[in-house]
Amino acid sequence: MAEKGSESEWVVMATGRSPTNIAVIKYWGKRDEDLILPINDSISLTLDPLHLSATTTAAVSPTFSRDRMWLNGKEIPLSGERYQKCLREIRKRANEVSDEKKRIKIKKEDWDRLHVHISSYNNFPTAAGLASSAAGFACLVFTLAKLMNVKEDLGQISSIARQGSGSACRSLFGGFVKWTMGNNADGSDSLAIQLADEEHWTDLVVIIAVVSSKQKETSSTSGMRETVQTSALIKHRAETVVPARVLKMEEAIANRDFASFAKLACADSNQFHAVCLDTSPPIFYMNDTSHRIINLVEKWNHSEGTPQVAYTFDAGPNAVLISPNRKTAALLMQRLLYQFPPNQESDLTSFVVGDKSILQDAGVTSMKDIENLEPPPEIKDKVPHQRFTGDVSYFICTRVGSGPKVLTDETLALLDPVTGLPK
Ligand SMILES: Nc1ncnc2c1ncn2[C@@H]1O[C@H](COP(=O)(O)OP(=O)(O)OP(=O)(O)O)[C@@H](O)[C@H]1O
Ligand SMILES: C[C@@](O)(CCOP(=O)(O)OP(=O)(O)O)CC(=O)O
Repeated sequence: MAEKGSESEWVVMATGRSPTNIAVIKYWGKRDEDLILPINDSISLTLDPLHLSATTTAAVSPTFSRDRMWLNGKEIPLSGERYQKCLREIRKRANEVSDEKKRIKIKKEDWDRLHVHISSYNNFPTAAGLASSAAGFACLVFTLAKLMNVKEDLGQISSIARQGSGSACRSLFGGFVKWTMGNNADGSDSLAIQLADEEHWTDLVVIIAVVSSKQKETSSTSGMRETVQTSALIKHRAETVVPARVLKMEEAIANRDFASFAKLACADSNQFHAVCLDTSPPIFYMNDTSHRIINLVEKWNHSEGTPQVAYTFDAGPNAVLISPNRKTAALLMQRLLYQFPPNQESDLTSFVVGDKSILQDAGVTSMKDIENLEPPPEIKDKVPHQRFTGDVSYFICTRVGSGPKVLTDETLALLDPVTGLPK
């Protein structure tokens, strides 16, 4: 067993931070529910962890009597199969850990007997359609792998995160990421690979319109199961449409070809929602506000004759809007604020969060500026044009960002280094 001289009351910890991601070619449907193996490849953008990320501290100590986890300060059960799988797979790959200064040595075989405490915090709303599960499971697996000195590469680690939540595997890398569905029955080749890092296409600006922060009615897990069981269109999507789109999307990303990128992303989001509608009973993830956002973008793109903005929607009503540069992002922000102004009681600081400099570029520095916005030219002469006050809860301005990182600053740890309990 691990030793520290004659004492046994030590705690060893690791802290990591992992980003969330947004798919531009969607994962929807599993060929193996147990191992979480998808029916098609998918491609995502990793979002800047500064604005959307999970931070997780994992600790081990001989004084811990069982595995425990806290999420956003509240203890949650670790008994769920997905947590258990991640813990089991990481433990299997654990190696010796020694800290000579602290005179601690944990042997490889000790990990089967030692228990862990895990505390995680999301810097954005959990279970609100902003992919907290992706950031969360990526961070859990990444941080446990650091704590247990796992030597496997990030691709292999991603295939463990995949078993927590499919989309989580794509959060193990920054930039532009592909989850290759793989062929092996054991899922060993169903993992994430980085297509390009976060420095590849730095002009892109991402604006998320948070339409509703309520929990959704149909989880992704059960939604995609029902689609696979009942949709007549999903097979065609997975076998014919997506493989061709994945190749084109890889090319668009490699060439920083925004027009092609935007067309593919919008088409794939719409097809994903079409197969949801083709499910029996049909699944509606978007709402009227989502549809109005699509209209706003489509009208603008059409009037310019070339895509100004791409939109994509996951299993919920929130819109993720991607602009090719800051100038277009500012014009988009004006359009969004014109059509979806905040409620009277909101303030600008909490209505637009993240990279607020986009607001300045849009010439908006006060609530009065939002009131005074002119309708955009493409809708100006078309009556009636309405403003939908309060229909968007808030906006998050962000960008493509980096992959998981170890946080070495001990003050950022979420567990107390002496007790191993949440701070
Ligand atoms: N930081 C975290 N660490 C570990 N698990 C997490 C973390 N954050 C979220 N989860 C897990 O993910 C679940 C939420 O996943 P869910 O799919 O319902 O929402 P979401 O991922 O935020 O939204 P969506 O999948 O629609 O984008 C939580 O109940 C919890 O089990
Ligand atoms: C619409 C999506 O966001 C679906 C994500 O599904 P999850 O990864 O949440 O599902 P499970 O694997 O069952 O946990 C599209 C995507 O992220 O590719």
